[in-house]
Amino acid sequence: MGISMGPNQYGKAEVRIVTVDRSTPRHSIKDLNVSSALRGDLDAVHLTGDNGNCLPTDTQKNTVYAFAKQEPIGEIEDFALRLGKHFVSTADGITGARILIDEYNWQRIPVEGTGHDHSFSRANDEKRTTAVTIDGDRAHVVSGMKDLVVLKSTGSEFWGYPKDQYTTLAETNDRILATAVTARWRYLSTDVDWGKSFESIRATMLEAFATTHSLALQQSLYEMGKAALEKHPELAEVRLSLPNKHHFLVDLSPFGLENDNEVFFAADRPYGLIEGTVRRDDVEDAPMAWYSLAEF
Ligand SMILES: O=c1[nH]c(=O)c2[nH]c(=O)[nH]c2[nH]1
Repeated sequence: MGISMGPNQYGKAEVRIVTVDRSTPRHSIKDLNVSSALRGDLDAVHLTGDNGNCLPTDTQKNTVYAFAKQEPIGEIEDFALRLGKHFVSTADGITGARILIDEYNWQRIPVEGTGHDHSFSRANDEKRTTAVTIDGDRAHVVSGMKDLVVLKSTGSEFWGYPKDQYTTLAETNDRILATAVTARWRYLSTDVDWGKSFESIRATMLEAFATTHSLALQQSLYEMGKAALEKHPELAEVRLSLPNKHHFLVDLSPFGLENDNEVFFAADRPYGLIEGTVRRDDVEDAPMAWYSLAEF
């Protein structure tokens, strides 16, 4: 029975880096979580511990810091592309790289109506994300967002589902629909205005969430992905992961009170988890694995 080394990658996970642009008194900051992973001719390090092709993860971390100093970070996609291309060109035997970046959402603190020059607040948990894959001389970009929490106080129903001996859920034609949107979209090329594309896709998906009269969170998922694809020819597909943040009607009858869809208990777990891909029929499947090996 033969045994061999299967797919592998290695790198530095979660390099937390904050940069301050001090070129004017009106500072701007970037707050990122960067993970790199390299692939290539790495059989020897696994089979015999020969580190000849193994660019240390410590060097990968240092490269993130040095690159941040040498040139403005810019859009996370551009920073990830620069890093990935560098790793593939700097070390013999490294032929591929995967750079993941999450960007935290800082905003200026308003003071007397305008944003302060050097004071910021982190508005919420929302993150902008990118996953860049370098495969030889090809580059692929999958960007997205994580943990964008949204809620509709009406315009959501759920009924008509199969019932068996374990069903207790009551059908409803008016419920709260809430979720934390995690979305990833795959670009067809790297010739993209990343910031503009991100803002528009985000706004488009939010608008679809708001305006879809939802008969199921699954339907909202599809409408959100479809709206993004219709408006953005630069996208091949959109993947969404939507936890159903259940809001249960509180029984106020013990107190002789009616509850006309006004008082809810917000449960944090368990939650439904609705996930899916919305794609264009006329494009090929992703030419690379989308995520780190640990995901999916
Ligand atoms: O939008 C929903 N989709 C489901 O699949 C589901 N299942 C459930 O219990 N509630 C809901 N809501």
